[in-house]
Amino acid sequence: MEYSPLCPAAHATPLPPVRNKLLVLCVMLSLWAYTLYCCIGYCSTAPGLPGLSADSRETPSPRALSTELPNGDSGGFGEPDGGSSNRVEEWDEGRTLNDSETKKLPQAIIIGVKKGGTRALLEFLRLHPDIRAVGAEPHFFDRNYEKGLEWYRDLMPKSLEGQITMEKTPSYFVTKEVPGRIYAMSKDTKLIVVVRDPVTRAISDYTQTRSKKPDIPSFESLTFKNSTAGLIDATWSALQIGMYARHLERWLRFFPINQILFVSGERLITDPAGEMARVQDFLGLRRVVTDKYFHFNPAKGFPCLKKPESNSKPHCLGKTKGRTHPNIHPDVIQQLRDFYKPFNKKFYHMTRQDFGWD
Ligand SMILES: Nc1ncnc2c1ncn2[C@@H]1O[C@H](COP(=O)(O)OS(=O)(=O)O)[C@@H](OP(=O)(O)O)[C@H]1O
Repeated sequence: MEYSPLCPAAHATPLPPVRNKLLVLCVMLSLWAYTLYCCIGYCSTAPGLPGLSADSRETPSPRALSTELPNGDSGGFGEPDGGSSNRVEEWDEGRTLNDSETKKLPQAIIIGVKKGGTRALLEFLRLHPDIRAVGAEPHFFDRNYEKGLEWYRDLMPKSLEGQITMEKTPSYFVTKEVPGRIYAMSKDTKLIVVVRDPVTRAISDYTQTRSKKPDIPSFESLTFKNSTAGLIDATWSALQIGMYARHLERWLRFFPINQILFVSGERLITDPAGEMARVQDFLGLRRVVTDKYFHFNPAKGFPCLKKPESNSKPHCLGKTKGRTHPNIHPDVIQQLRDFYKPFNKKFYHMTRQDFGWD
C-alpha cells in the first residue's frame, strides 16, 4: 500500500482496529473528494454528471464566441442579438464532428446589401443539410484581411465533402477592395446579393443607426446637401449603398454576371420559398427548403421558420429585424425615387431583372 498524505497511518502494518477504521474513513473521504472533483467538471477521465456529455464540454469554435454581432445583427432566429440558438448549434456541431469533416474556405458568399434581408437569407439557407454557414459576419475581406486566409478558414464551421461553406458580410458589396480579394481567394466563388428598393433600404439603414444613436439629425436633413435647392447628398452612406449599378460595375471587372445571383429582398418576404428555389438552384443544391419551412407571421409582418410536419412554434428573426421605420415626408421620398431612377434602370439592365422599384 502506498503512502497517503491524507492518511498518514495507512502504510503501517499490522493495523489495530482503530487504525483500520481510520483507514476505511480515509479511503471513503478520498473517494468522495474525487467524485466531487469529477462532478464539477475538472476530471477528464471519469464520466461527468448524467446528461452532461463529453461533447458539451468542448471548447466552442470562434463563431460561438461572438455573441454581439457586427451591425447589431442577429446571429440566429428567435434571439435578439447572437442569442443562444447559435450556441446550441455549436454543441450540436460538436456532437456530429467526425474525421471526414474539415474547415473549408467559403465556396459561396452573401456579399450584400446591408439591410437587404441578408440575415433572413442566411438563416433560410442554414436549414439546408448541404450548407454549413458561419452565423456571425466575419468582415474578412474588408476589415480583417491582414489576418490572412488561415484565420478566415478557422472561423468556418467544419463541413463534409460536398457541403457548401458560406458566410455573409453585407458591406462587401460596397467596399472597393473586396471583389479583387475574393477573386484572389477563388475566382469560382459564387456570389449572392440581396437587393431591396434603395429608398426603403436607406430608411432601414437610418432606422438602425438611430436605434443606436437617438440624437442623430432627421432623415430628411441628412438626405440633402442643400434642402432648398433639393440637392441630394450622394456621399451619405445610407444613400450611396443604394446606387447598386455603380457597385456592381466593380464586381464585373472580376466576375462574370452569371456568377452573381441577385435575390429580391421584397420577394424574400412575400415569397420566401420562390426565392429560395432560385438560390438553391444557383448553388447547385437539391430544393430542400420549400414552402413547408415558412410560416407568415402577420403580427411581425414577415415569414418565420417552422419545422415541417411539426406543431412547434415558428421561429422569427430577432427584434433588430423588421424595425418600425419613421414616416418620411412624401416629397423627400419622391425626390429620392427620382434620384435613384437612372441607377435602378441601369441595374435592371445589367442584371436582366426588373425589381419593380420604380
Ligand atoms: N423573414 C424576415 N424576418 C425579418 N426581417 C426580414 C425577413 N426577411 C427580410 N427581412 C428584412 O431584413 C432586413 C434586415 O436586413 P439585413 O439582415 O440584411 O440587415 S443587416 O445588414 O444584416 O443589418 C429587415 O429590415 P427592416 O425591416 O428595416 O428592419 C427586414 O425588412
